[in-house]
Amino acid sequence: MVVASSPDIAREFCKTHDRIFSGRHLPSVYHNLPGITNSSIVLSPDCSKSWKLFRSIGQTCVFSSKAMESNAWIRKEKVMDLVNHLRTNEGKVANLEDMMFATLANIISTALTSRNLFDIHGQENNEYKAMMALVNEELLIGSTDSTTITTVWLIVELIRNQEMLTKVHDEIAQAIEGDELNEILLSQGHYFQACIKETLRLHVPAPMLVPHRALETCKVNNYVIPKDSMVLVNAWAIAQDPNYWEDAASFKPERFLDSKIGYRGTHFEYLPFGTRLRMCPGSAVAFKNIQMLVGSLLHYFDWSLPNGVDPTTIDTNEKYFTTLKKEKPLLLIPKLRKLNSV
Ligand code: HEM
Repeated sequence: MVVASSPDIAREFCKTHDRIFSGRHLPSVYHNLPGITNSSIVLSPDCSKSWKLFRSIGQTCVFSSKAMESNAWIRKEKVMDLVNHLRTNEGKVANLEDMMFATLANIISTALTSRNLFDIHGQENNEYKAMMALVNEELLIGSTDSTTITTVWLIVELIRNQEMLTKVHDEIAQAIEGDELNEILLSQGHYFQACIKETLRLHVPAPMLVPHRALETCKVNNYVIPKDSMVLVNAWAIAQDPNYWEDAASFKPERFLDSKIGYRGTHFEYLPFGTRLRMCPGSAVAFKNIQMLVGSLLHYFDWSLPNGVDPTTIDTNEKYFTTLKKEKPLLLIPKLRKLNSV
């Protein structure tokens, strides 16, 4: 096993030798299950024909800007389902993590399944069949899990930093059109965007990305990496590297305000979604979903901790098991905010 723990070494594996290290290292249980690995993007052992097909179907239905635009109504509807549920349960303790997970899973599953199974001539829609295969663990559970982790930490960081929360509220207020949150206007809120990026830096949901595999023997920095080695990119250590990040252990969204560093994997000091060939194809979807979901929860409600606990003392312990999440569930009490139009 090889671990890349600095931006320079990550660049060697993921850029200089991108193709060679684009294999997926799978737990042995999958080795005799070609049916599963051939109908998956994330579990595909290499960048095979079926991997390309699934990525392009995902691109058409979910990941592309066009798909995200046409799925905007789904985001709005599912988020408002949650807002309305919380409205009727105002003042009661809510397990926000579970509710956000359900909402995000509903957004993805509806985006994937709200299509015709047959075309008008009675032919089976093969693209749909292939897409149904995608409605499996990776798109529903895997992707929803990482997105939920980020929404949880974003809310935690904001409710314990009143000044930052006020800035985000101000930006959200600028994105209200009629009595609704407009997601195009919301995406123009630089501070809120910076908060999401900083959350993904300080709380990298997949600290080691997903294990890669060497497709052939290769020399990297004078070390011979044998074929089939497992290669991990320690995105967590990279995001904490003091050579690149000042006061790395603190939540400081301001660091992203005048920075060119984006989340698309072009800056090797910041790789929450990986980079290059096996990079997460859902990064933009995740960003949009987080923005809409957390933006709405902050716009419609004030949040407090049960038993009057001071938000600055909220528990921030983490637990690691392939993903890094908040150890204890996020339990908060919603109180409707006084809004002119609600
Ligand atoms: C904050 C949310 C998310 C984070 C942090 C995240 C992160 C990641 C990471 C680190 C990888 C592995 C990259 C590598 O192997 O180098 C990955 C792969 C993947 N992600 Fe995401 N992801 C998120 C949300 C999503 C969403 C919303 C979707 C789908 C709508 C998605 C779909 C996928 C797929 C299909 C792969 C496999 C790519 C491949 O193996 O070619 N992810 N993600």
